[in-house]
Amino acid sequence: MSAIIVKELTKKFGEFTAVDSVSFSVEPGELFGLLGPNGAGKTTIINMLTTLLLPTSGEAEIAGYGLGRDPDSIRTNIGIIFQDPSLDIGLTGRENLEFHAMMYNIRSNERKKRIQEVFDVVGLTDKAEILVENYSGGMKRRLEIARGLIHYPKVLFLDEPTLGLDAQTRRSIWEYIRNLNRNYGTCVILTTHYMEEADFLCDRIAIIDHGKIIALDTPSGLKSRLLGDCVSLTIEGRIDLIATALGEKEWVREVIPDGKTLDLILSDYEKNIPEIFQTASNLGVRISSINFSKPSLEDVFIRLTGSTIREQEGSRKSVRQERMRRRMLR
Ligand SMILES: Nc1ncnc2c1ncn2[C@@H]1O[C@H](COP(=O)(O)OP(=O)(O)OP(=O)(O)O)[C@@H](O)[C@H]1O
Repeated sequence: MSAIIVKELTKKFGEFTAVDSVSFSVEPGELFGLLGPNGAGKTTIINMLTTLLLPTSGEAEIAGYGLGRDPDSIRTNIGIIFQDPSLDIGLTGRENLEFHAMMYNIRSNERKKRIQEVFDVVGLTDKAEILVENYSGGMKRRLEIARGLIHYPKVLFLDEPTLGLDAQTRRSIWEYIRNLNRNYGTCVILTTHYMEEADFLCDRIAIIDHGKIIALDTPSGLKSRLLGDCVSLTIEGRIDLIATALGEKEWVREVIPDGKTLDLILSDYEKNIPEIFQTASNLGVRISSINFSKPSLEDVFIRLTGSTIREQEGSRKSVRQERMRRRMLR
């Protein structure tokens, strides 16, 4: 049985369609990522699947329970870690977990055992008695993850688990998420707009843009199915001439000029490199440097949407402002 089945899920806010007929399924034990720029619709999908928001149309089943039919059973079988911190900073780490475990009616003896267990998973055992207001950002995030695990959820939802954390802390959170997925076999659905995060953590990734899934596959499947090799040339001379000439070669799939740099996506890099130099020489254009790289998820995103995830986010600044306004109104 799949942990999650989503069929044509749609959410409209007035005339605006935030989630547009999204369908996917996630297997038990899978680490599944929803990747997309700010405002793509990731949080809205999570909010619907966690029963916090009613869909406009479509269906979903979470841990075997139908959305809209059995919200209480869904809630007892999932864990949620929101973007906005929701810990009580006036309590210690242990008190936060105690309180949460009591809300799930976990008995005293069992509670002690589980709290110790989840503290171990996130590496906070020695900080259990400290007030949360004295925790660092990364420690708070880890405590939230521990809290989300206390009732042994079948599915754990993580909305932007490392948002705003520094690179080192982000790495350590990634390790904890991986460990809990391995040790507990918990199915994890996470949203992120960090490409590296999705690439590192996820078994499969759905790339979301403007409320739609525009691609869904394993990280390596996405990269190899959509792209060839990436070659970046620094050009001295008429970049437009060489861009046009190389664009006509049947082994070149994409040509992306950017200032003095020309990025090529092509098949069979080793075989075709001499022809790149020959073409440049024929046109009187000098190639001053050449770099070869494996395709990244960022390249996949550019290929699919025509811009980088950051550019998309930039063009959706108003979305962020709207989100902040909504948060302030909460
Ligand atoms: N309650 C609401 N009322 C009106 N519009 C909303 C509401 N909630 C979300 N939206 C809009 O729906 C779209 C998707 O928002 P959502 O928060 O799901 O995006 P996201 O991909 O999670 O972005 P982020 O990475 O910033 O969390 C945005 O345009 C947002 O402004």
